[in-house]
Amino acid sequence: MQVLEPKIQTSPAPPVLRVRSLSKRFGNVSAVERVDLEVHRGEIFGFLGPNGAGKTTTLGMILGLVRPTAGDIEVLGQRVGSGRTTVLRKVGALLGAPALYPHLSGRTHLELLARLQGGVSPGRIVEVLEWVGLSKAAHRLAGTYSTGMKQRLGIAMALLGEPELLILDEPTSGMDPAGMKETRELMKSLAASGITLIFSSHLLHEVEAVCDRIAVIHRGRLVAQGAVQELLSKGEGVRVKVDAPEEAALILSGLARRTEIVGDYLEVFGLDVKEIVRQLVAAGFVPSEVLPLRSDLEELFLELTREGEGR
Ligand SMILES: Nc1ncnc2c1ncn2[C@@H]1O[C@H](COP(=O)(O)OP(=O)(O)OP(=O)(O)O)[C@@H](O)[C@H]1O
Repeated sequence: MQVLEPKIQTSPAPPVLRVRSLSKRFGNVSAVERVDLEVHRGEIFGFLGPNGAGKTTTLGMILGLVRPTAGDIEVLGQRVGSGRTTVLRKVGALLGAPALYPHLSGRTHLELLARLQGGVSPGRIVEVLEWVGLSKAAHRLAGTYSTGMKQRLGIAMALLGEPELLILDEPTSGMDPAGMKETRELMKSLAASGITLIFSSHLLHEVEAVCDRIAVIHRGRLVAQGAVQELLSKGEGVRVKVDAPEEAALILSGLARRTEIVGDYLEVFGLDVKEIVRQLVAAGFVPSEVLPLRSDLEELFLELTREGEGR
């Protein structure tokens, strides 16, 4: 006799954030146009776009600070924007530079905020200070902090309520390279502890360094979304200058995934650069130039930022 096992229906956890067809108009300006986003638990999600692309407006709508013209937002499975949105208590955020009192210490900022928020254990203050690397500087006045330290205090304040999702708008803005690196390391350690992170940036290399997935926004519209490696690896190849590119292409045709002649150049995809050079030289073609080709994402982003410069 066949025994039928009862099927246990386990519905997958809802995404931490789901945004559908989100739009915002300010008078005649269409700041955000039908943007869709999906962010999963434990991810570091980068929101990339040149200045004025619509990043801050989108993050503001997610946080219930800006009223959308149209569209739906769900945070941890609950709709944002309809009545009291208790789910936003599980979201920590830092938009822009933190508003600090220069004559109060880092610790006092956290103590005052803890009193305002309520329900924060004294141990939590020690914990968040430790996390952001401000334990030793906790008693110093915030006015004496560097830009990076101020930002880290802002992040500590956003972490006080034990958020499941942390949203940071341009967290490395105005920092020197060392501060940027520290902030990136902090974001990685927060994600490793289970917090989902969304942050915006106008720097491709920054999102590339820390994100699992990214969305690229330009003039209010989403132009790309996906896993960073997927977006970066598309079109990965090498451009080689040789005297007879058509003949050189024949040498590599069985080895490379694809070859293409572009003007005087031969573009080779899916073959290691050393192997390309080795094969060409062995066949008597000595390349006078060998250049890595930019990924589609880099091309796209350079195009967007070049356009952005003129705005
Ligand atoms: N309150 C507002 N009133 C009118 N227009 C606005 C308002 N807020 C934003 N905008 C416009 O909406 C567009 C998107 O701005 P937003 O600040 O969201 O972009 P961003 O990608 O965050 O850029 P940045 O990195 O420069 O902050 C811009 O054209 C901006 O001028």
